[in-house]
Amino acid sequence: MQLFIEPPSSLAGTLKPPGDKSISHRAAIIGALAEGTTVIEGFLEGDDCLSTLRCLRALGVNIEGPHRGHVTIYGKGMFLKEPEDVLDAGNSGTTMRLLMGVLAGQPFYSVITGDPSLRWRPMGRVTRPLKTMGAQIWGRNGGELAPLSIQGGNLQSLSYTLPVASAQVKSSLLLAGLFARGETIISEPFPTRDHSERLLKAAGAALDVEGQTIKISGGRPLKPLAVVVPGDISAAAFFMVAGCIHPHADIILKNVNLNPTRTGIIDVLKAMGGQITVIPRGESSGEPVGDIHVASSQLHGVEIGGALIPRLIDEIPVLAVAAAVASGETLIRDAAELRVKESDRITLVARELGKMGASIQALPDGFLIQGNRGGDLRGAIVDSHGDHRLGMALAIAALVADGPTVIRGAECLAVSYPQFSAHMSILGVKVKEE
Ligand SMILES: O=C(O)C1=C[C@@H](OP(=O)(O)O)[C@@H](O)[C@H](O)C1
Ligand SMILES: C=C(OP(=O)(O)O)C(=O)O
Repeated sequence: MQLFIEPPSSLAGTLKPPGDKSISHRAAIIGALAEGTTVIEGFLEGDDCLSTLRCLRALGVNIEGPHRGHVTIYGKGMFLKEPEDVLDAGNSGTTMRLLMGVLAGQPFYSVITGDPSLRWRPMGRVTRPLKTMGAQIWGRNGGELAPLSIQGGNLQSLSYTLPVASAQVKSSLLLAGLFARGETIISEPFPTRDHSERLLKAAGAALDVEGQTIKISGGRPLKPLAVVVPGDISAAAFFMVAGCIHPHADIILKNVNLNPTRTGIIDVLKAMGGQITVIPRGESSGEPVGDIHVASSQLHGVEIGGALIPRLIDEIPVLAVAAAVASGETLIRDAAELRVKESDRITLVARELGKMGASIQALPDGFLIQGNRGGDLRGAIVDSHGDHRLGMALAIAALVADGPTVIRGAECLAVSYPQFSAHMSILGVKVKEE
């Protein structure tokens, strides 16, 4: 499928972004392990979270839904059923890495794989520490690449400092820690999204957080949850950037998750001169939420790196679009992780935005971008390369191009934001799926 987008003369309206992807995965997995019935509202019906539900069903978990974001999970307690076939995590790194932590604790044999993109993403970062805890794991390239097979059970606790700031690795090891004898201690080099910690605590896990160190003790049963998933700031980010860069824009984004481990994109767009106002609206299932008002802005370049990067890692492709039309230079460093996402996001963001006339240089760990001072990009034929965030970033660039843009391979947008084209239309964009 391809998207055909015409740049609109104005961009205005109110949107409710879809449920948070990270929280949807975690609520389903923790619900599956709980004793009793977990009810989830606002579950993201994107392909990635559907992959998590498919794998949990294959592990014997009875699940109803999703129906309009409503999911009921009949928890099996800590021990699931040996799957009869290979588990398929699709395009979802979160599904594979978090489930590896659960499978490490199960006294049975399982195999997990994914689509061609996922089969090339690094898994040694979870398989190595899980093997240290006692799981037996085999995979291509010495356990580095899926398909991965795993014989779990009998785990020992672990004391481990993450070599990369990764919420997926942290969460995988915390889930494995639920099954280990004694206390598992995980330290992270920079704070990463803490949704697992919040949900595990709510489910009654013996978990303590001290700064960047998390301790979890195994052997305690989990209680079921009632989760209302807040809107995904990583989805909202596309329209935050759209509102800032379009000369006639006024957009309200409702009910967005404002967890401080995720709000780097708001901080950076504001530092670039973005007209962004946040209206806090209390909490949703232990996560801060609010509405975000975005209006046309005169953006200027910034330098970012370090501890900020994990707080906006998935937003960097669309941030590159903002930088491409800002005034001055933007330097993004310390983001080499982008090379091992659904695609090599450094090479491909630079290549595809380059086709639209952006002046963007790929660096080993980021980008150097010369903004065009609010000038038009060029409408072009570009490709998502099967990467949802790249596809949507290009669609946002198309809103300030001098002619129509065609985005090839647009079916992948459903991985995290199935309503993306519909939301573009609500704002007044002429967008056709062909
Ligand atoms: O834990 C999560 O839900 C996620 C963590 C991040 O990945 P890493 O942990 O690999 O940085 C992020 O890029 C991904 O979209 C979702
Ligand atoms: C990297 C992403 O997801 P995952 O790692 O779960 O595939 C993403 O959604 O941008």
